[in-house]
Amino acid sequence: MASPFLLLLLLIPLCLLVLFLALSFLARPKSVRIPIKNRHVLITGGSSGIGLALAKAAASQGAHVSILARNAKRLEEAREEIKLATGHMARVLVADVRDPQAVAQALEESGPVDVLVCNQGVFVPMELEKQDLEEAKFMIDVNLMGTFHLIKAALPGMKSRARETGLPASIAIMSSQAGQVGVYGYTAYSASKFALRGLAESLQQEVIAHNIHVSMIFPPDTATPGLAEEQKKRPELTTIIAGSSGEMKAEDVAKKALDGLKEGQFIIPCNFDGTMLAIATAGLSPQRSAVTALFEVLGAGFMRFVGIGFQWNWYSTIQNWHAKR
Ligand SMILES: NC(=O)C1=CN([C@@H]2O[C@H](COP(=O)(O)OP(=O)(O)OC[C@H]3O[C@@H](n4cnc5c(N)ncnc54)[C@H](OP(=O)(O)O)[C@@H]3O)[C@@H](O)[C@H]2O)C=CC1
Ligand SMILES: CCCCCCCCCCCCCCCC(=O)[C@@H](N)CO
Repeated sequence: MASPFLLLLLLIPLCLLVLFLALSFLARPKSVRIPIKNRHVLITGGSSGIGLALAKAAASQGAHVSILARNAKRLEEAREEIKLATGHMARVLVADVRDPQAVAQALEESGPVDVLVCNQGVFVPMELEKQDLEEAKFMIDVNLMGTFHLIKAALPGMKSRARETGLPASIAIMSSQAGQVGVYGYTAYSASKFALRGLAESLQQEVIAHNIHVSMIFPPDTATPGLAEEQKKRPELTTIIAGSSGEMKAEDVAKKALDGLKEGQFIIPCNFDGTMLAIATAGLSPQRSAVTALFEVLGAGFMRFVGIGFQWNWYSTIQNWHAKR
């Protein structure tokens, strides 16, 4: 006769199995694989940092790559770099994402897109009280409105292309860990990145019937020319709090992003802290993977506890910082 203790021990894996089966049945949208070989991948901000690393990674996997940015000279240099690294001649598109006409024209020039990566972004950290409102508006315009302009311009072509080829298309949006949690010195930047999540969650429901799949990427601090610029003027507390998640290389972020995009992951974390953050902030976001869903369901309470611990640490740091002054 088995002891009640043994029976209880058997019950745990059984419960997990039932939960997993339920999640496999429930998880939506359904899982998908998005090929990029021989497909048109357009990457904004593709002349520098994460965007350039993404362009190289996509080109090396056989994608036809277009890169879009403002500065024509830097775009040409990036094109040379991509050619040297992969042998692929990327198409170069000059446009400011803040200008909807310029964006529409660039997309006309490039032809229909299979994978749109809205990666362009600007970040000027500063306490709200000290920050010029023009600077805050600049971040909202480039990071948020720019993404609206890109999607508006690309969507009709993406829809018909997905219909004609029968292949799933993708819209990937570059957020930041500062788009999952507020960080001292990032009032405007965080606002622009959090806003992208509302856009992405709603958009996914609108485009799913057209076989278009939305992804969001959430990198920590990443070594790029943009970060080097930012670090010159970043408040000390911003650096400390952002340092809670380790810095990454642009190539590693690009690899995570591309792998996640090809699997149709809605939320793409880039490092271990990012995975914890994704579980802690899962909310009501779409989830294709039953395995990740299981971690989210089981981890919710505990990750909230860890999150409270992080806030304790950050508020203590802020308090000590003020006490020193
Ligand atoms: N580096 C980091 O620590 C992190 C970055 N991110 C996000 O990743 C993305 C890329 O960052 P990163 O590689 O560091 O940035 P970089 O500053 O190195 O590169 C930014 C790219 O965006 C382009 N760009 C900027 N403004 C516009 C505009 N108005 N219209 C069109 N293109 C524009 C730039 O080209 P040009 O100036 O010629 O227009 C450049 O190609 C951003 O969205 C950023 O918020 C997220 C988390 C961490
Ligand atoms: C519950 C578990 C928590 C896990 C750890 C959480 C750590 C959060 C750190 C936030 C870092 C924000 C970096 C923003 C980088 C960025 O976007 C700028 N460099 C501008 O480009």
